[in-house]
Amino acid sequence: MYEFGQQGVLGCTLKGYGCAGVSSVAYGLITREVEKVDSSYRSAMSVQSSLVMGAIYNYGSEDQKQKYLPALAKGEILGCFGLTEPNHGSDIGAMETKAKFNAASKTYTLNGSKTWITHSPVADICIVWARCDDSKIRGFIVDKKISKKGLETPKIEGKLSLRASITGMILMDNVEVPEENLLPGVMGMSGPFGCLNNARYGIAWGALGAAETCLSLARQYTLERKQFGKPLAANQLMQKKMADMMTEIALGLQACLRVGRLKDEDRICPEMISILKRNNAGKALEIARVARDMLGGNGIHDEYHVIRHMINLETVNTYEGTHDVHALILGRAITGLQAFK
Ligand SMILES: Cc1cc2nc3c(=O)[nH]c(=O)nc-3n(C[C@H](O)[C@H](O)[C@H](O)COP(=O)(O)OP(=O)(O)OC[C@H]3O[C@@H](n4cnc5c(N)ncnc54)[C@H](O)[C@@H]3O)c2cc1C
Repeated sequence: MYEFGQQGVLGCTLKGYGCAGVSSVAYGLITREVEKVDSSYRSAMSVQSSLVMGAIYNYGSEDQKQKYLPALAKGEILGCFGLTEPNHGSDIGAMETKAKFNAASKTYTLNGSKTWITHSPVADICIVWARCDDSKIRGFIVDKKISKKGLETPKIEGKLSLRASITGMILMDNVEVPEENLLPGVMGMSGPFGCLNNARYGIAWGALGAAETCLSLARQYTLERKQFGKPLAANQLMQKKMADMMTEIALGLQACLRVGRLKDEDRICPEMISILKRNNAGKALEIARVARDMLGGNGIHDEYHVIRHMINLETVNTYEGTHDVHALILGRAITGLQAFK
C-alpha cells in the first residue's frame, strides 16, 4: 500500500489533502492496469480509495479529513470498510450493528459484527456502518488506536480467491467511539451506497484488465502449443473464442469510458454503474473460464496465471453487489417493481 501511495494512485480522484485530483477516466485506466496483475491489488486500491478515503472525503468533517486523508493517500495508514454482516449481505439495509449515543461521555457504543471485510485484520481504521437509536444508518471512523477495548478483527482463513488480499471480520463488543469520529455528512443507506458506487465503477474497468491478461495469455499459449501438427491458434474454434473475448473487452471498455466521462460531468445515475459492474465482472469471469479451458491441463496450474485470475473474478462477480442483485436493481428501474424487498 505504501508503494501505491508513493505512486500517487490512492484516492487519486480526490482534490487536495495530498491527492492527485485526476479524472474518473484516469482512475479507471489505473484500476485496469493494476487488475491486469491481480484483482487483489485492485481491491486494495479500491477499498482504500473509494470506500475509505471516499467516505471521509464526502461525509467527513474538516478535522477528520485533515487527520486521516493525507496519511491514507500516502499509504502510511490502511483503512477498511465494514458494511457486510454475517446475517446480511445483499439485504444490508437490514443490518443489525447498533450505535448507541452516550450524552454524558459524548461517545457512541458500537455492538455487532461485520464479515468479509477486506484488510480488517491489518487496517488502522475501520469505516463502520451502524444503526443508531433513531434507526438511521450512520458511518463511524473506528480508529484502532482510540477504540481498542472490545474490538477484534480476526482473519478469515481458507480463502481460495483473492489470496493476495487479507480478509477478516470486525467484532464489536461495547466499542467506544468518540463523537468526533462520527461521519457527520450523511445519514441512511445513501452513505455506504455512495461509496460503493465509486468502487463499483473502478471494478468495472479493473475486471476487464484481468480479462485482457487472460486473453493475452491464451493467445500466446495457443500460438506456441501445437496439436494435430499446427498451432492451436490456427483453429477456427480458437480464433472465434478469442474474437468473442476481444469483442466483449472492447465494448466493455467503451462503456467504461463513456460512463467515466459522464461521471466527471456529474451526469450519471447508479443504474449505469450497475450495468457496467454486472456486465464487465460477468463477462470477465466468462472470458477467464474460456481462457482456462484453452490452456488445457496447464490451465489449472498457477504458473500459467489464468486460473488465478479466474478464481479472483469469482469474488469480483460477487462483491460490491452480486451479479444477480445488480440485475434486480436494473429490473426495478425497468419495471418500477422492486423484486428484492
Ligand atoms: C473476498 C471478499 C472481500 C469482500 N470485501 C468486503 C469489504 O471490504 N466490505 C464489505 O462490507 N463487504 C465485503 N465483501 C462482502 C460482499 O460484498 C458480499 O459477499 C456480497 O455483498 C454478497 O453478500 P453475501 O455474501 O452475504 O451473499 P448473499 O446476499 O447471501 O447472496 C447469496 C446468493 O443469493 C443471491 N441473492 C441474494 N438476494 C437475492 C434475491 N432477492 N433474489 C435472488 N437472488 C438473491 C445472490 O445474488 C447470491 O448469488 C467481500 C466479499 C468477499 C468474498
